Amino acid sequence: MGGPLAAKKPMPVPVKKTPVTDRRRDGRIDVAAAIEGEDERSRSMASVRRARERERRQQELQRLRNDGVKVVREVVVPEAITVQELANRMAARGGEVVKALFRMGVMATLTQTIDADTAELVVNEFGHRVKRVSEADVEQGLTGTADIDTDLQVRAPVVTIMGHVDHGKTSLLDALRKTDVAAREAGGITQHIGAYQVTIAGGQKITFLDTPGHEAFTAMRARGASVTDMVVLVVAADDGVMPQTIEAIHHAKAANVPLIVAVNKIDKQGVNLDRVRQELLQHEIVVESLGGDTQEIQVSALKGTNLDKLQEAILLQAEVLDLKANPDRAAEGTVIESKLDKGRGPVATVLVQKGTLRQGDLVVAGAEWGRVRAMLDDKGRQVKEAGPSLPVEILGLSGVPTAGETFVAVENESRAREISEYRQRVARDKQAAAAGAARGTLADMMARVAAGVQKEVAVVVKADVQGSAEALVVTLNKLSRDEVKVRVLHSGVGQITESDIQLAKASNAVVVAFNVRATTQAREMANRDGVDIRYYSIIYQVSDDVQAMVRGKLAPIQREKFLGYAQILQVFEVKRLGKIAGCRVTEGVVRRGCGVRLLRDGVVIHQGELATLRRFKDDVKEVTNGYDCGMSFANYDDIRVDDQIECYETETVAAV
Ligand SMILES: Nc1nc2c(ncn2[C@@H]2O[C@H](COP(=O)(O)OP(=O)(O)OP(=O)(O)O)[C@@H](O)[C@H]2O)c(=O)[nH]1
Repeated sequence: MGGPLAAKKPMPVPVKKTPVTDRRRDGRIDVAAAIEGEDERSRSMASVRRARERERRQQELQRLRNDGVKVVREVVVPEAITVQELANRMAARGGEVVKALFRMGVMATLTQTIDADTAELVVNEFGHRVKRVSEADVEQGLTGTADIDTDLQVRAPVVTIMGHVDHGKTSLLDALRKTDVAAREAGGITQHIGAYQVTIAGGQKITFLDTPGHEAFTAMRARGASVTDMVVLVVAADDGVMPQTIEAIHHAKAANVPLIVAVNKIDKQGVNLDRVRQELLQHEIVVESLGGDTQEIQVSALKGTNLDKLQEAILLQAEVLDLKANPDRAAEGTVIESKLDKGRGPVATVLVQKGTLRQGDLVVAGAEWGRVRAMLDDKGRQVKEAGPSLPVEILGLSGVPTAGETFVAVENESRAREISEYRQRVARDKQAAAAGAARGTLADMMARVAAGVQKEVAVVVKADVQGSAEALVVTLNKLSRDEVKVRVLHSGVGQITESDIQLAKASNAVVVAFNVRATTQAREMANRDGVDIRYYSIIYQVSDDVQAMVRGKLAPIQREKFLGYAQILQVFEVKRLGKIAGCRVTEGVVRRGCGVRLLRDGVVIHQGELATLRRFKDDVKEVTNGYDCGMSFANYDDIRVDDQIECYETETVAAV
């Protein structure tokens, strides 16, 4: 019996596992010890379970990680960003970003800058959300337009005046400038900086872009239309709608900018306003009196009639447009004009469009950057800050930015450098792409154009001011025909340098020099390499010449032959003769009766004829290199020490 009973004893199974110590020597089991052993066993099993659970959780976490379940960030992407910075913003490793770029076919190191589009692809690849913002927003740490919009304040409208040649744009701009009550307080001294702001009697302000009016300056007008809020279309009442009026209408329409018609010269006898309205109607400009919504104001720029009404119309239009900007943020805007000034270095007129620009701010304008050393308004006054819609001239940039490019105030130098380097790279790439196509020599080119083989005339344009450079580019581009295109490889401001010649040589281009000269090295290089530099001071002559090239045949042309250079060492005042320049001939020869150009920093200040050429008190025929002489110009005497005089003769060159 004992056997079965014994079998029913509690815990038969654990007995087997009970350690020897749990057994009595007599072979019977100690129950207390067995219970104790049970506790220990269950404890160890629980810890195993816990360890297993821990492991399971860890595996799950890893699996989740591997599945990419992670924090989705909103990554702020500016116009340009370094790979490292992008990685930081995504909280990712730099190497991973480099790898991702590599997979996308972009070879970039951590310090290299990539554009916003590439950055956006990377951000998407990493599963984050992209937020594209402007530089200023990033620098201010702003995260969305909502933040920017909270502090919007009314800003002055920016107006461009357009119209046909001689319809009175300049007269109207001048007349409007005179209505400025602020200028009167400042003593009425105004300076041309490419734009000006008037404060009218009620204290309201209007900004006018002071763009030139000739047809060839279409580019300036087009650029004006892109920063401008509205266009005042000047139509002379006695002349009506003309080709450039139509062009202006097209520009305004293309830029989606509203128009106000200013019918000018109403002081003239027998003008027919209905005719003007009907002509405008033909171009889909329906003025209010014909039931349309385009305001029409009749003015006389000459007599100053109805200028107040025109200003009211502008302000009314501004109200409709609800023009606002936040002045409390880093400044952003557009370069209106730019030049290299002898005493002041690079000077740019900028129109602030958002935020407030302050003296001392770090700005990137185009590919140039620098700290704003000084700011001047259109009255020539120093200003410490400039808010939205105010045009100011800024000093302190590293170089001359291109008109029409944007500027932005940034927080630190490294950011400024980053944006500037990126923009330079983009510009270089563009230039290289443009230069990469055409090859050959000029004579070959002309022959090939004539034979119908060459399909392109390449040109490098250098001009004294940005406005002229742009105007030339537009003029030249217009000369393209179906069979032969005109391609402007490069356009810039300032003297012709060796790099311009290099570019022209590589692409078999002609260098068009508009009111500028070549440096000595560039001239030598051009002679050596057979690059043709053509000097001009009138736009239509450029277009005539290039048009002839497009036809593959240059008419016999008056070509200049360079004679020599003289440096002005002293300036004397002589009775009856006016100012005489005491010079030393520094290169070549100077001849009596030759053509002369007065150059200041490689820019042509005056072009004319030599009136007198003397050595000591005697009139002489010519003076050669190394000798001193006295020179005076016919009908011109704004000469200064250090100016250079270029002497040339004109000769007729046979057709190519
Ligand atoms: N009678 C009259 N003549 C005017 C008026 N406004 C301008 N003019 C004259 O028209 C001519 C051309 O005027 P501008 O102001 O130079 O014309 P513009 O459109 O700026 O010309 P470009 O700069 O050459 O395109 C000048 O002789 C002016 O004196 C006006 O209201 N009445």
